[in-house]
Amino acid sequence: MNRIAVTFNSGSSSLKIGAFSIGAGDTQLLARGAVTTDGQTRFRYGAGEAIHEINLSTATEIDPALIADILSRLLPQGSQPAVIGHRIVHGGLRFTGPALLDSDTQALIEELVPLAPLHIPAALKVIRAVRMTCPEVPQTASFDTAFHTSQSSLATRLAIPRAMHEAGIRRYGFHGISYKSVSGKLKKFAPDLGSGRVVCAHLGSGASLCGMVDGVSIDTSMGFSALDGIPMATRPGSIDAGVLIHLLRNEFHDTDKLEDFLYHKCGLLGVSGVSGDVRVLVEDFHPAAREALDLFCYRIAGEIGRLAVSLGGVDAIVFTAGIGENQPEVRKGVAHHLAWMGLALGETANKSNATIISGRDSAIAAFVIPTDEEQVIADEALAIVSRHRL
Ligand SMILES: Nc1ncnc2c1ncn2[C@@H]1O[C@H](COP(=O)(O)OP(=O)(O)O)[C@@H](O)[C@H]1O
Ligand SMILES: CC(=O)OP(=O)(O)O
Ligand SMILES: [Mg+2]
Repeated sequence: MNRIAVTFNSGSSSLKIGAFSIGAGDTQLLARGAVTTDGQTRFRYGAGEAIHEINLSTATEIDPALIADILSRLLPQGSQPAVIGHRIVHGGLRFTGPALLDSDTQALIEELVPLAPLHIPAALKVIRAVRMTCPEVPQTASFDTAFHTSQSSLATRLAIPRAMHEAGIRRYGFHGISYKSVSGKLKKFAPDLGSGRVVCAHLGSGASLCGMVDGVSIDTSMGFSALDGIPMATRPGSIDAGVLIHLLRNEFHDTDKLEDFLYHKCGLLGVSGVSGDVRVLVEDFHPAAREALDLFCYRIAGEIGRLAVSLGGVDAIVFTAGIGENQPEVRKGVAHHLAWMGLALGETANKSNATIISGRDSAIAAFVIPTDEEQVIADEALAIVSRHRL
């Protein structure tokens, strides 16, 4: 029987799952699934034409029953995965690559919860539920931050006292699993550009940009936490520290309330007053919805300008993740602010989410490349179990 790797990607708006057959040194996709919650918790899964969607009875809780249900739907009857790999958003200073999830690793990850309070607890819930469901299956961790450990101290340093940097208060960067996936795909599709100066915009519920040279991370928009950088569905992105002092002193009087505000009430949702979901905003004619989208595009373009400085120019821009792959209006809005750089999108290509979306006369190439975080997590899981001979 096939040996199978299963992946869990705990994001801010979904839990994405992958099942891969393990070959000699690589993994091949068998099926994907995603648990999403918009009032009702749904599990959508399958491969090719055979996509199923069910409403889960277990409400929003990730528990062993839910994990067992998910595994039974994704795997051939009676089989168990050979390994289960997880996305962990923050690896702190400790994790510079994927790791086997033993009790020591898990304890170190638990210590990182304050650095990613929205994401790590969700991933830990899945890890614990998996351990209760199939305790003998090895689990591995792939870290979003690991991809950015190539960055210089100029890119990672905050302008605060040195001792704080040494203690770990510094810029880390996130969505590294996605950037690894997209830069690998670009190198295969367009090797010359893939080895050049590339800015990738990962635009999902959480969103960031990364400047790479030859697929190596040079600089990125997110820093110490997943709150930094561009506005997101419900997070503000970079915000004047004076605003935080003002809000803490005069509005919230409590760091937990301020944290909840910054992770859940700001960004596209806060500005529009309507929704944090771009699919809703593009259909809404309320001026505040328009303004939220305009601000999103303006800030993304501004970050591309900053990353152009970090890279000494830009050869290609790549859009990825839920919004980047599916929203022509956002890509058009970003390109509008970058016309001075010589970026010109082809209207038809952009509207149809084509792979190459730059026009013939564009000075900069532009692409839409779907991210495949699950494939990266599966490949890293396989590498770890091979290294540990499990
Ligand atoms: N088919 C689609 N068309 C337009 N926008 C989409 C589509 N799918 C997802 N999105 C947007 O992408 C966001 C989720 O992106 P995703 O990368 O899946 O996020 P995450 O991994 O953080 O859960 C949604 O909030 C929505 O705004
Ligand atoms: C780091 C981060 O923001 O992740 P996500 O996009 O899954 O929310
Ligand atoms: Mg994601």
